[in-house]
Amino acid sequence: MASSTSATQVLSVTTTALDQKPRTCRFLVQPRKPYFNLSSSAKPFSNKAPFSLSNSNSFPLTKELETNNNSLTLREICQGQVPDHVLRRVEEVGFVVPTDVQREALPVLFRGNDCILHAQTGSGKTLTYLLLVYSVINPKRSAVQALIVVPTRELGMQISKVARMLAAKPMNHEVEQKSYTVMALLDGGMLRRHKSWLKAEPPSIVVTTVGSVSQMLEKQIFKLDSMRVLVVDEVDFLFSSSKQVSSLRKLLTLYSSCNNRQTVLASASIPQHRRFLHDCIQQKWTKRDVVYVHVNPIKPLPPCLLHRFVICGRKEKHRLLLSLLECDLPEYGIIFVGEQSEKSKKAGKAPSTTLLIDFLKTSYGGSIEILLLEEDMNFNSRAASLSEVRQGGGYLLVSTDIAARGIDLPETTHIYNFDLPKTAIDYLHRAGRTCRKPFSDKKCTVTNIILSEERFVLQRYENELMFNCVELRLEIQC
Ligand SMILES: Nc1ncnc2c1ncn2[C@@H]1O[C@H](COP(=O)(O)OP(=O)(O)OP(=O)(O)O)[C@@H](O)[C@H]1O
Repeated sequence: MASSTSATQVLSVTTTALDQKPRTCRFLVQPRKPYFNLSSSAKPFSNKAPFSLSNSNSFPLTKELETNNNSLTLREICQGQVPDHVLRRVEEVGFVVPTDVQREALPVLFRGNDCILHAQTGSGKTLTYLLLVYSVINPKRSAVQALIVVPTRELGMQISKVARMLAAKPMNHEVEQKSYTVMALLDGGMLRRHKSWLKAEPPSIVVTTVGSVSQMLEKQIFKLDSMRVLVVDEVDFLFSSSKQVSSLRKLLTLYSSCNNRQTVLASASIPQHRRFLHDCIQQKWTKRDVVYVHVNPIKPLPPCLLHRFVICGRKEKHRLLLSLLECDLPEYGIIFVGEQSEKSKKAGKAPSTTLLIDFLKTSYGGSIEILLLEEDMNFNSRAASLSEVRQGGGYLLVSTDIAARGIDLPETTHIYNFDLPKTAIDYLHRAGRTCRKPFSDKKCTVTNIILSEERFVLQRYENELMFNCVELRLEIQC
């Protein structure tokens, strides 16, 4: 049961889980003054580049973006660039009106500019760069013409699926069309089989992880010469990953010597973007005419998100989460848990994910589907978890940050940060697993379960990402 007063909202729930003693938890939602004024000059990310681009460069770094195409449909923006059968597929799956990033970036991309795509989570960056890919590749050429680099196998599978879906024959399509082939060359895949495939009949599009593509390049199984487009998705994540950064740099440098190249670097977060842009040009990872498309810079998070927090003691976290779940009754929710530390692994302790999932399964007694996704699972179990989640019918997914980047589960309405993310950027990507229906204003929530000493950390995230978090005060009545 939930009720509200004008100043303070009260959420109540009666729970009988675990100890079987009925108890009522009341969450008092306390409005608080925002920490900042959106109209102030506050910027989402630090711009502390050690130089100013306009002073130190003569490069034409930014271009006037088209402003007169506000009422155009996706078809009108793509007409004459993207093959008609792809546009028909785009419409068949329901993409008719462009999102902001599509409206702003597609004309720039179709002109052949390199592009840094910086737009909110769930804003449709994938379709943006895939439409570019379909505008430049030629299915009659037997060569890899587009490479899409991603940080995880899961994201790679998802993007391959969208790329294949767009390449499929539209309904009632009479003209015989040579089809585009899409290869998912991902960690944990059958590299030997991919090797033969790449040699015998190169696919037009390869979606890959950095490690897998580096192996293929080292063994000279395929070359970059024939490639028209290189997309790096979640580019800031890859640059901050100690395991992947050097291979990514090598790939970008190798591609920089190719003729007829176009590079797209995408993410919902590009910290210190001026410096990043400068580095890209200096290192020749992009051409000098690169355009930085930054959509909605004053709102780094989706506006239909409601942020809440509850303070509790370390030992109360499990029970508190259960009370919140029983109060919210989320049909589709993700619970983010911090990764187990090396120290805890060495001590032979069970990871928090396992403890939490066991607790929830016992509490719910099998009445709802609770799934797990974490790095330590093998690739098949990870794929099985995600495909079960995608089958619909409601889920609670307990996950580490592996699900925080790029994963598109559009039905998700509730995020619970059982452990606070380590950085504001991690917060942004976790929160961005909700609000993924571009034209819906359905409210979604992010709830942070924090210890009192973590309050200032959350406040820092609020300031950095310009959102306001309301406190839920818990009253347990036995
Ligand atoms: N023009 C459109 N109309 C309706 N839905 C769209 C449109 N473009 C994309 N979408 C949908 O929006 C959702 C989010 O898109 P996408 O996964 O590309 O987001 P993103 O910008 O890459 O987010 P993230 O930064 O989290 O990876 C997807 O479910 C996609 O199908």
